[in-house]
Amino acid sequence: MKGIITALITPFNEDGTINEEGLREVVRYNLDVMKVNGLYVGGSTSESFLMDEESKRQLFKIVKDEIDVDTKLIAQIGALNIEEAVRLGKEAKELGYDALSAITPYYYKFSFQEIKAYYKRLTDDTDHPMIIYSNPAFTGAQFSVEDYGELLALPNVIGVKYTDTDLAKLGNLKESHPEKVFFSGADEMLLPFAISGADGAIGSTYNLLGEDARTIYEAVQKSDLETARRVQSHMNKVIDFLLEGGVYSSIKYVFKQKGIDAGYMKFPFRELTDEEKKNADNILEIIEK
Ligand SMILES: CC(=O)N[C@@H]([C@@H](O)[C@H](O)[C@H](O)CO)[C@@H](O)CC(=O)C(=O)O
Repeated sequence: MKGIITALITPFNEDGTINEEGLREVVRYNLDVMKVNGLYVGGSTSESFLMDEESKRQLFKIVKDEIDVDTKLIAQIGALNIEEAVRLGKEAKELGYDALSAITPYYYKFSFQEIKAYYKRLTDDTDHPMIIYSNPAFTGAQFSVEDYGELLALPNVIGVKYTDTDLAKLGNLKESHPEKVFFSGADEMLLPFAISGADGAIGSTYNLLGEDARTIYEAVQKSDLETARRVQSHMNKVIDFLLEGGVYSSIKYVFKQKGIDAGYMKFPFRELTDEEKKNADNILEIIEK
């Protein structure tokens, strides 16, 4: 499991239910236009931490049903409630998802041993490949190389979605665990991540910039750093604009500009203001440059 994996957005209706038609269009765009190597479903970008269990189940089903090309599917089933996470993990496995992923349990300041016990139970009960979703900035859970080593030693754990900026640690991890996969979680830093040994990247902006991301990743594999630097610089200009109004709502707005109904945000996330929409109008132009 390598390469560029889009963290899929979830189009919602105004009442907070999933906009199925819009979701299918967004999946198609990722498969047919961005041609990414995989989809990461139910992560931060999917706004899944705002969704109830039934909606997450529906999300996994619709995305899987829309897949008709060879692409990797990862279901982010992490939830504070372990029983819910296990139920969703078993169902995603049944649906044919290639791997599961789970955010480190958050809000309460869990010890490392408690976090390890969480993944041990989740991976034992689901018995399916698991990618640890590590996002220290959002969860407060920070791991040493040794801590990561203990998590990676758990049966079924195949790798880490490394949403951290410590590239020295990433390089150290890849060197100590060459058989595991490590994915970049910061799209702005895809180039340095790829150089530091990341096996690929999982990110929100790949919904719109997946082609650029593939160019960067493939250029690094061929040591063509000139191309990689040029394209990363272009990508980051677009990402700066996307971040202005909020990356998820900006992505949905740009999709709408392309004629794809990417729906609403999930409450309490707000929609773009008129001012932010005006700024976002530049994005389409820059993307297509
Ligand atoms: C917090 C967040 O959304 N981070 C994004 C990045 O792709 C991020 O949006 C991007 O680097 C722009 O800052 C991903 O790491 C999140 C992700 O992959 C997910 O949806 O789970």
